[in-house]
Amino acid sequence: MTTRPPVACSAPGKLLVAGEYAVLEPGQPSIAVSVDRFVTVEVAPSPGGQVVFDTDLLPHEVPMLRTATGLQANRAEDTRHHSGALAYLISAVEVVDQLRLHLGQASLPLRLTVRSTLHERGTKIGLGSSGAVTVAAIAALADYHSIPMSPELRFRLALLASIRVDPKPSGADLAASTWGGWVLYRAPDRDRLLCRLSKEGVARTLQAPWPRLSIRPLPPPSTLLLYAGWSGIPSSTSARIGRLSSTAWWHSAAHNRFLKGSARCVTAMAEALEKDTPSKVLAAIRSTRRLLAALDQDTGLGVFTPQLTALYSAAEACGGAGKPSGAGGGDCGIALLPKTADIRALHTQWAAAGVTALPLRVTDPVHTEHRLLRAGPDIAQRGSLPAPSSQTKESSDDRIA
Ligand SMILES: Nc1ncnc2c1ncn2[C@@H]1O[C@H](COP(=O)(O)OP(=O)(O)O)[C@@H](O)[C@H]1O
Ligand SMILES: C[C@@](O)(CCOP(=O)(O)OP(=O)(O)O)CC(=O)O
Repeated sequence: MTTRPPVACSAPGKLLVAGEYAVLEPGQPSIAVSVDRFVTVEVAPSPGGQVVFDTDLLPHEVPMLRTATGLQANRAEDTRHHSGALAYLISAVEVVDQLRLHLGQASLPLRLTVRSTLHERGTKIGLGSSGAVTVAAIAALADYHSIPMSPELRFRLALLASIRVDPKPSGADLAASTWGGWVLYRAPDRDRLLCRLSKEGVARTLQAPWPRLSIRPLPPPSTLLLYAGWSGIPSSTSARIGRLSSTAWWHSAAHNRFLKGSARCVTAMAEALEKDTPSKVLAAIRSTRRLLAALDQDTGLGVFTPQLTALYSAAEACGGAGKPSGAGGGDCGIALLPKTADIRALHTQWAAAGVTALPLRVTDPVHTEHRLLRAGPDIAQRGSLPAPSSQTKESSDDRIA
């Protein structure tokens, strides 16, 4: 049996700067950034011929067997991990297995070891751990099987693995974790992808057009710094999206107005970043926050908690702007402040309101790329899997990096 040297890949967590909830709609813009907390996945040979998972989310290893329908736990008590702690890892192994079969490669016994710094004292903080673990696992598995991939193919594979677990999330976290830095992201239609995936399989779905998907790197602001604060309360994004999509608001004209307003804020922010106009970046953060507050009022979703309100008020008092990052209701928020601002004052006000300042920095795109994968020829050059068609140009200036 072939054994290969272990491969380890890391992917960063993310914060959502603008466009949350609206980005769930295919083609709606959002801005996300990657941060310097990582999930690392090591793929190594497994002596027993099985697929063994060792993650810091579980106190013990979980061995699984490959079957015709996918991975199956050896022990009955481990089956619950399929929809819990191991859901994204299992899905990543299964989609890479399908691709490997398409490429005519034999199956390899695997051991996946996962270590993460995206939790705070064991609690989820909303830095996109599911996205980072999926991106890191796909990168490590592809590398281990010597399937070289462009960032776009890696992203696509990670999104397929992710929607098999839950098609609701937009994939903005996967885009930030894959490209790193500041990223302007528009999602494809995940329900359609899931449908195609079940009919046509991984390889064909990877190569098909993915309308509305668009990813574009943005320059960081040169005179503003991004800070993150943790509300101390974990929040389930999936549950919140589920609640929102079952409200009357979701099917109303107000939803359409929200989408238009959000697109205006995100576009204004992207333009302000590209022109490096800090006052306009801050103004766009404030407009995004007001839009979220209106959504909260219209739907009773509970986006703004007392901690998240205090977080942005302190940012304003210190000469910047702030907002919740992502779905809200807990997790974390962001503040953008001029480099000259008094950060100690911000942290003092946050501490008084029960907000924990997270010592994070935005990672830059090159750093992420180096951590993720060694350079190699695109999988398309191997002749067996053409590059994805370049339908992703929504407008003349949108492109996949
Ligand atoms: N260290 C890890 N090892 C394995 N899976 C992980 C790890 N961290 C996160 N995950 C996966 O992501 C899920 C959490 O996703 P989610 O609740 O959306 O949190 P987040 O907001 O951080 O993405 C976990 O149940 C697990 O399936
Ligand atoms: C609501 C959203 O648009 C943004 C959610 O961002 P979060 O940061 O809340 O996500 P998690 O990483 O799962 O905590 C949903 C989405 O885009 O999928």
